[in-house]
Amino acid sequence: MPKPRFISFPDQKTLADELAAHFLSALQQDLSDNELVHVSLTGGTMGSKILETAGELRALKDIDWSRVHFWWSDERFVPTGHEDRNSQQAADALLASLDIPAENLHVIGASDQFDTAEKAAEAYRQELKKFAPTGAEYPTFGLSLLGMGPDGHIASLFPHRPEIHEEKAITLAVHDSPKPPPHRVTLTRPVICNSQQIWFMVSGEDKNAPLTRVMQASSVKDEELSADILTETPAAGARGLEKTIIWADAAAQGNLKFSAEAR
Ligand SMILES: O=C1O[C@H](COP(=O)(O)O)[C@@H](O)[C@H](O)[C@H]1O
Repeated sequence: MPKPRFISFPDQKTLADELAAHFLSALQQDLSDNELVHVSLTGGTMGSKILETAGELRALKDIDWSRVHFWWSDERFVPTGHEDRNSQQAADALLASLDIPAENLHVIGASDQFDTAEKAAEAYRQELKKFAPTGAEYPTFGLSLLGMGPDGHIASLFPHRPEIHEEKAITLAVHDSPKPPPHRVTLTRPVICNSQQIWFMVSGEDKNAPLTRVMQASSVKDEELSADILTETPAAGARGLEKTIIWADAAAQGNLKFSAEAR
């Protein structure tokens, strides 16, 4: 896997505008090469912002949404329709307005549908399996959008917890999450990393500390990413098969030096 690249933008709006446009053109490109495209979405501030911004672009109408499948790298285990649900935020920001078949939205089960987060995690695992290539357990995502918490978490893989080190399970239930709500379901790191491209959307001063650690870890080869690095900064462990791009605004970048690079 190639090492992550870092690209900066002057402010959050420019980041959202450019990333939303890149998101739609990456989808177009993927659809011209593949019959179906699997996209993994995230929650959090930028997760919704990008989708909302994409919703205003004309290129939206050029996409054949019937060939796009949306998944989530994590979900908050609260009732259907709850404002904390990542899938609800994505629906409000964009998905509800798209002409996309309901069966293309692979929403992680809610607390009014399953007694426990473990059962929702198992149902999600089975859903992933249905869309996996022969012999595999889950699909390859063309693109995974990821946010990063101020503590360096991605999806519901939090620092100093066992979940980030999980190598076998495909989905996990998470309890006592350090960030509310406490009960969640998450993909594990190997599944997240099974993405052609991973894009991090990083905005705000509070992301400077984890971004610094992700940058420090970016020179470490995949096979040398230590348990210490992962436990301190789970985001450092998310690397795509073809590309990992960290798109950050100036507030998140702070004094970090990114090499000048064309977008
Ligand atoms: O709880 C979560 O947080 C992260 C990041 O959120 P942000 O608001 O700090 O950008 C998000 O990526 C994840 O999917 C979500 O469940």
